[in-house]
Amino acid sequence: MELTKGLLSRRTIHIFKKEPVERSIIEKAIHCAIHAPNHKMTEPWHFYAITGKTKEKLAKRRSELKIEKFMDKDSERAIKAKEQAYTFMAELPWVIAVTTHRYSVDPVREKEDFAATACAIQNFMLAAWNEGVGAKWATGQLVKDKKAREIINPGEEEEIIGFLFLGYPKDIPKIKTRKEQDSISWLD
Ligand SMILES: Cc1cc2nc3c(=O)[nH]c(=O)nc-3n(C[C@H](O)[C@H](O)[C@H](O)COP(=O)(O)O)c2cc1C
Repeated sequence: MELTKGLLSRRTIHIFKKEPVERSIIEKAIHCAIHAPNHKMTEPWHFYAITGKTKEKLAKRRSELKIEKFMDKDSERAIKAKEQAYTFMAELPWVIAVTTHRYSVDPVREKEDFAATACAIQNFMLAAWNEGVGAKWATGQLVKDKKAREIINPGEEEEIIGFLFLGYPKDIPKIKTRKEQDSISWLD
């Protein structure tokens, strides 16, 4: 896929097919991800490619977090939402947790590293998209959750900055138009 065509057609995918995604596609996407720009070659990112039993554990935790939001946890609505939260993740071919290295003694470097990891995530999503694989970059409760962190077990200085839900898209949302005029000032 031509580069600009790929990046303009990429969409955040919310509904995925159950169809498996080959590990080689994940490897290729990570290879592209780690070629993102990063100041002083700190390579601050780490990708946890999650499938199988670990994904199941994470899906279970996701469903527990979902039900915590309900006042009446025994209501039909709450139970259904809990089940859906589990099933959605359990049926995904892959979940990728992305961490960035925290370097809190130097706030400038910490910001730069965060920016570099965000670039790496975009590279990852575009490389996957090139293979027809869609992704959703999700933040939310799971990112900060202690129990989810225990399941993934990243290093002490790693911060989880997102989960990428991954699979072949069942539906590709329409483009959300951007405010082009407001995004640029030409200085001559
Ligand atoms: C840092 C970051 C966090 C995001 N978190 C979520 C999320 O938790 N849930 C979600 O549905 N989308 C999330 N998104 C995706 C955005 O909602 C999406 O990129 C935006 O609506 C534009 O749509 P597009 O990606 O299809 O162009 C996130 C995107 C970024 C960059």
